[in-house]
Amino acid sequence: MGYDALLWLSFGGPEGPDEVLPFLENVTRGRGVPRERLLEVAEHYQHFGGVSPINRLNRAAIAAVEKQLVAEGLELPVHFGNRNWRPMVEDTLATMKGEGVRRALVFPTSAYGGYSACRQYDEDIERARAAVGAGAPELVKLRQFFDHPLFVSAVADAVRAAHAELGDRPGIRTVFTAHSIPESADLAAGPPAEGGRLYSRQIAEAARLVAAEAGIAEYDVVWQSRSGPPQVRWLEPDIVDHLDALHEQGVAAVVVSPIGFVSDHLEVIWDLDNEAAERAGEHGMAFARAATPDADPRFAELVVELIREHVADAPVRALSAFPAAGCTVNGAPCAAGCCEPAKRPAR
Ligand SMILES: CC1=C(CCC(=O)O)c2cc3nc(cc4[nH]c(cc5[nH]c(cc1n2)c(C)c5CCC(=O)O)c(CCC(=O)O)c4C)C(CCC(=O)O)=C3C
Ligand SMILES: [Fe+2]
Repeated sequence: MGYDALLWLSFGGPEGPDEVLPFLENVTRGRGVPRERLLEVAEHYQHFGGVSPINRLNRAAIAAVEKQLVAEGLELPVHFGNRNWRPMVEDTLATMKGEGVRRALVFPTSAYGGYSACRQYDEDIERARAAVGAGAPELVKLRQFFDHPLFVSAVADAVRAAHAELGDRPGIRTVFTAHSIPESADLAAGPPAEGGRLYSRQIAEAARLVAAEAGIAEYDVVWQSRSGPPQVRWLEPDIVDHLDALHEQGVAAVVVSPIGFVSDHLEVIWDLDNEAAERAGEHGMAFARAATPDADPRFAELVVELIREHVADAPVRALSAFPAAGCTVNGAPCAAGCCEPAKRPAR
């Protein structure tokens, strides 16, 4: 079939207290993130013993995908590598080369375009291949899947379940969240011919599709986990401020769906299950957080279907007319000038 492995490429997270600061330094290297923000975020991690759930969740999702591959008769060993923490993708790729892998597909754990969600994974691929040097496996990245019917229906069922948790009463507001990014990064997101803002437009489109499937008429799209110096504009409103606004409007119950993420990693459990839930509590609002899709059987089916687009000519399923970019070879950008890294403000 032309491919001899799958590389599962993710963000990475610390797995012990001593790993927190070195991890954060990797994440923010060369970015305009102030030291105070770094120390504040370090505290969030230390609150959980310095362990992010992200690696464990990735390993569990990989196990489900391995089962699904077997069930569909595809023989494709899966390797796990990260951008920011062990197992680092450079080391994983060296192992793959050592095992004789010549050509591998890459599944990045993000459904969207944009610098952090798409282009930076291309840079990871390029960096890992450069580190491995001659004979590095050829790496073909799988496409963005924010509008894939399996992704949309898994998130929609999670939203329905969260509504049920609140007793399916009238007047529940559904709020979708995604990681905020600088305005400048959103403007630069996507192939230049698409006019920019591909990240926020894809998030909005995914939210629209999920709301339609879950039968929800009224919903909002907001942002979470902003960093960077305060004078730099990021996508707004923030989820916590938005809860204040909803309270002012008399909304008494909210369901929050972190549609921008595939798993319950630390930014989800800290910023939503802690901070947002607490603010909702202060306002006396009922609050339920919808699950992320990684543990849903449809997520493993989705990954294997994306693989089958390459190895078995599976039809390319998508619910929107948005461009399905993200599929490139050896870390090439989706198009010339696609998701150019934003100019970083001086610290
Ligand atoms: C769009 C996007 C996604 C979604 C796409 C995808 O999933 O890939 C995402 C995912 C994640 N972000 C994560 C964690 C962090 N992100 C940070 C910083 C930043 N994220 C950004 C954007 C995104 N981030 C940006 C523009 C920055 C500013 C610095 C920079 O320009 O790069 C920082 C630094 C401290 C801070 O500033 O908060 C941390 C610790 C974790 C892992 C959590 C865990 O450990 O469980 C995950 C999955
Ligand atoms: Fe891109």
